Amino acid sequence: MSSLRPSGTARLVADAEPADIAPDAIAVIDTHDRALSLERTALLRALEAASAATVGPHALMLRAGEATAAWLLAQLSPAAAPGPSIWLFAGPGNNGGDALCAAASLRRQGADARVCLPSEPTGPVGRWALERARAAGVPLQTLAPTPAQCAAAAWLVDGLFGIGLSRALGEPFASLARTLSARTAAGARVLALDIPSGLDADTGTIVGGELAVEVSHTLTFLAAKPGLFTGVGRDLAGHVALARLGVDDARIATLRHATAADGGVHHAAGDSTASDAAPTARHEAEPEGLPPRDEDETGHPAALPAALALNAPDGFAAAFPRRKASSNKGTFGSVAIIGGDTGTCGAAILSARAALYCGAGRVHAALIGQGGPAYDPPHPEIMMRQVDAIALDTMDGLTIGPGLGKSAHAAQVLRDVLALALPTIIDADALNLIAADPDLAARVRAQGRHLVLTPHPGEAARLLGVTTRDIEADRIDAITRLVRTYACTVVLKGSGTLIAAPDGRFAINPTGNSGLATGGTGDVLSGVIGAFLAQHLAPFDAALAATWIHGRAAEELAIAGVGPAGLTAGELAPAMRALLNRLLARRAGTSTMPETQAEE
Ligand SMILES: NC(=O)C1=CN([C@@H]2O[C@H](COP(=O)(O)OP(=O)(O)OC[C@H]3O[C@@H](n4cnc5c(N)ncnc54)[C@H](O)[C@@H]3O)[C@@H](O)[C@H]2O)[C@@H](O)CC1
Ligand SMILES: Nc1ncnc2c1ncn2[C@@H]1O[C@H](COP(=O)(O)OP(=O)(O)O)[C@@H](O)[C@H]1O
Ligand SMILES: [K+]
Repeated sequence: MSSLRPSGTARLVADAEPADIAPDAIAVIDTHDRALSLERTALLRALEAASAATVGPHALMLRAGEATAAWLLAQLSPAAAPGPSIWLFAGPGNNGGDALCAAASLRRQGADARVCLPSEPTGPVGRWALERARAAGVPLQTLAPTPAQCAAAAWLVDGLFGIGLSRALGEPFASLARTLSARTAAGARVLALDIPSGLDADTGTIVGGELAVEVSHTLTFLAAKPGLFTGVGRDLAGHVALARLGVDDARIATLRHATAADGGVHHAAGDSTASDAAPTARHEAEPEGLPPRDEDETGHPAALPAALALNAPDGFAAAFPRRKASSNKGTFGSVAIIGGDTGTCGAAILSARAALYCGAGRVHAALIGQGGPAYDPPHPEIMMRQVDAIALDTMDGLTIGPGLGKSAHAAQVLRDVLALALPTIIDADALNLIAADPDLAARVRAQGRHLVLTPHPGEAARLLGVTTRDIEADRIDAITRLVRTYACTVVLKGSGTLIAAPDGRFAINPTGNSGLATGGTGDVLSGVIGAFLAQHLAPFDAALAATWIHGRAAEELAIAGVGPAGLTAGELAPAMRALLNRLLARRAGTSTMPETQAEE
């Protein structure tokens, strides 16, 4: 086993000691059901620079280390004595510095913290952290712990790379990354510091496309990051907690303003401190067919989202109409689900049932095809007719797309619907029709403020004339382009569904699971958005509420054993109804549910 010799180059900094740290600077909050803001690398870099100028360059790293140590100690059973080991894997940059500070703190507090540090820290703050670890008596080694040591550890900690990773993980870090992921897959507890190494914090993709660490928990610093909640980020990051390190929202808001004014956040990301100045994998992998990232199809700079946030009930619950005793069915609006070509009327029925369960006053199924059923036997409440027999102009909200098909008749109905200028959600084949017809696309743009588009990545690719891979390579960039191109609220579906509006509001939905990866769940979502539009929610609010409730319903069903395997789309509607009513009761202060259920 080799060891690292003291370098003698670093010096302990007397004005940055744990005793100086206020408790709120190392407090950790859970990200569950909080409408937290999501910040990208350029802003985090600006924050780092601003903090370095005020509290000194070591203070944030020290806080990150103390927050990590406190969090880990809180997870360990106090009965376990002598404490089982905690192995921290430290990389060459400041993420490794965080791990070294955490190890020093753990050791000082009596825990058996050990560090694997394959190479010396490259920067002065990292070297300072190494000295702290040595001074605290932390055992350090360049080699990986043995499989037996890994298996015996209470926690493994991924402090290899954070937001400074500038190219694909190579050796020796790649092997360490595989070791950490294998332990996670085996059910061990593995904590990523800031982000799982290899994950792109801005996009939720893997830097270089191949290898990233998969962990059970992530403790992220300063602010939550979009890449933790969309794309492959959700799978890699596990349960995410946040340590703000004493930086408050007001400071972030001021910097966000300055960073945006400085030319947007995407391009400056990732490489500002990389001494080797390698281009980031994101920049190398610029997809063919898309205009350059900072321009849209018209050559204008792509408007980047003004404010990203996690989607949570606090952001939308107040938008629902009150259910007063004096309500009548007109109060909660009429919605028509337009679709159901011959052979695909099941999609329209699923969508209509979901609208019924989510509170619309009257639900119509407006079928395109011939020979459909006269009514839905389990739900005769749904008024089912040929589309031409329904007065669509009397509706409060419309859903068009489920099972619609791409016939000339379908295209004409879509054209007529757009002419009504009613609140409308456009899904499935209606999106494919728009992608194929510039005239329809122009009509969408003209009506944008009333509309919600709900593409899955394949439909999004058709709408932008690119490939599905291009969409998934940077989902935030893709939805930004969709919103600019079609001037309406867009829901880009998938794990970590994105919701964005033309005014710059932008959310990532953290609910949902693989149970939703089954036919018909998109039809359910479109029906519920239609129902919420009919209840007079604005398009963005309707999209936020529907995606959150849809995903949480799938999670609750999975807990009850109804999924993720074998969850059927039709089972979502009653679960969504229960969730909606809990939200409404909580808002009205009339909840009689047990606290654990009522506290969404
Ligand atoms: N941004 C902030 O304000 C804070 C940052 N902190 C930590 O610092 C991290 C960022 O630190 P750094 O900018 O040093 O970045 P990282 O620690 O992520 O690593 C960057 C270092 O690794 C090298 N590198 C990049 N890609 C590599 C690869 N594939 N193989 C080998 N070497 C590679 C770079 O040249 C650089 O030396 C954050 O993620 C966080 O953990 C914390 O200390 C708290 C505050
Ligand atoms: N792995 C997953 N995790 C979370 N949500 C998912 C996952 N897979 C699919 N979904 C969600 O399920 C729905 C599927 O919609 P869509 O692809 O249009 O299906 P369909 O056309 O069969 O109705 C979307 O809301 C999507 O976000
Ligand atoms: K990490």
